[in-house]
Amino acid sequence: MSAAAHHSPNPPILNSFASKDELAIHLAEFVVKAQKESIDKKGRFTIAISGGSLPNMLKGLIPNPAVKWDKWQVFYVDERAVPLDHPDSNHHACTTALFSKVPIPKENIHPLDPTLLDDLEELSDSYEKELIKEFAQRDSARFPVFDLILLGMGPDGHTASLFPGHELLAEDDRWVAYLQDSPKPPPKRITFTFPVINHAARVAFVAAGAEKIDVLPDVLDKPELGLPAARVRPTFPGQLYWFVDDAASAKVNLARTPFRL
Ligand SMILES: O=C1O[C@H](COP(=O)(O)O)[C@@H](O)[C@H](O)[C@H]1O
Repeated sequence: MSAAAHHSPNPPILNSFASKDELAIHLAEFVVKAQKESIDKKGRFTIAISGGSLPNMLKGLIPNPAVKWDKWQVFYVDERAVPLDHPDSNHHACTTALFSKVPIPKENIHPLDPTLLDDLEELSDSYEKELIKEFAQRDSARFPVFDLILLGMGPDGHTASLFPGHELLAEDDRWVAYLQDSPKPPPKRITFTFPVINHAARVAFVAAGAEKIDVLPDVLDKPELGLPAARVRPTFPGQLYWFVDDAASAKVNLARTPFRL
């Protein structure tokens, strides 16, 4: 095998489930397994979570005694520049759907600094510093290596707050960037950049519902279109997973993988 082939990204693993409920059950099993492997290896689990429809898909973690909440360090893949209790806040969505229902220590959750909402540059810089505190002293890598990043995907193919045609698609230096022109409201946001997403050990997309049916083949079967979600290709040996339901994957040609842990 050539050196280039050796370093190619692993092919994505596509899991498609009959219903959103089934997806949620298996997603929880997957997260718990990733958590166990990470804690066994290093005593902690670093996870970054998206907003939108994703927090509600994590309900399978709530009754699960295998989750070691005190070992989790939780960051947000992207966040809207709004107060932490605002209905548009991804932190608010995750708190409502999950964190208010489980015994996770408050200090293990890393929301944006709400005192900096009027200065997006400061806001993204401070979130980058929050990541540096967690990762830089432990890992000498150029970018943080999350144990797991959970992503969503909009019907336009955006992921995190990385939108089709946006200049942030080319950001290759910053860990956290900001935008004030998000085509999806609210316009002001901060977001992980592709290098951070693509350095994770595992990245899992969660996309369910018929509103994703047309974009999913564009991402999975025609990556050359360059939609933001198709630019997620974790650096070897990182692994990309897709957790979708059959309503979303009906038009996809890429082979499904039978779900296994
Ligand atoms: O605006 C956002 O949208 C994406 C996708 O949301 P979904 O509701 O279609 O799942 C989400 O992943 C991201 O975190 C959020 O800020």
